[in-house]
Amino acid sequence: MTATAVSYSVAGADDAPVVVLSNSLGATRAMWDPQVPALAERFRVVTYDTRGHGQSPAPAGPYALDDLVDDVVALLDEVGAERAHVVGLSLGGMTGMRLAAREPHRLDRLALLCTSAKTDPQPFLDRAATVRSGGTAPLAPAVVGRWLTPPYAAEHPDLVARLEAMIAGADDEGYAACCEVVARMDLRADLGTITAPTLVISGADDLALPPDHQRAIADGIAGAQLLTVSPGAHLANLEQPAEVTAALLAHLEGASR
Ligand SMILES: O=C(O)CC1=CCC(=O)O1
Repeated sequence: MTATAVSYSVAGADDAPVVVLSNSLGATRAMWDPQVPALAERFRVVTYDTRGHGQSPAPAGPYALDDLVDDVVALLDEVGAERAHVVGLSLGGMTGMRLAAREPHRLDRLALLCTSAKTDPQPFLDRAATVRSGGTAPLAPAVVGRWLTPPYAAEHPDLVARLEAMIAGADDEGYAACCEVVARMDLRADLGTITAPTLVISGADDLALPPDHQRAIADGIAGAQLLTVSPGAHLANLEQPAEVTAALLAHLEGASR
């Protein structure tokens, strides 16, 4: 399949090293809003909406994880970046891992947040079927219920509303096809081939992809560093913006703890 030209934004100096931020299932590039200003002081920050999400096209499915990687490679070409750092959360992390294994010459450093190398497929296949019959909006409250810890969500009702709107705004078929990507992907054999310096971040309270998924990734990638933030659920970058941003900066600047 040909790559999809995704919708993207750029922040930071034109001559700075490029970092690409890849969103989770159901989110848009706006999920990185807490990180972009600080990263843009040091990097040329490229955020994009994964196909089927936000302002990106939703080509007819099925999609494979390699299609999402093709989209990132085309995005790198589009912004004129021979190489880049890649930061991905959940589905974005899966895309990052596959890119690292398949296109190592395009990648400098890798940061993987709240992601997995292998999930239980059935819940994602069930979710794809649910979305195809009823759309994304009805499942938004339950998904956002796993993105933030309950106390944080209770204190941030405007954020909860914005996140639910993001999910409701995803293309139904695009979202369903991305659910099937998550269900079908198996990156366990790729982990040992990844040579990019890698930081893995877990949310201690992540019920969607609990910390044992990230421990398995960190154990599988030679030299990977593992950081667990607490409290923090699936979108740990939103709940712990200062700690996550500082860890990303340290890692991408080559001074990972
Ligand atoms: O949407 C969820 O429940 C969790 C998730 C899996 C892959 C992803 O991007 O989010």
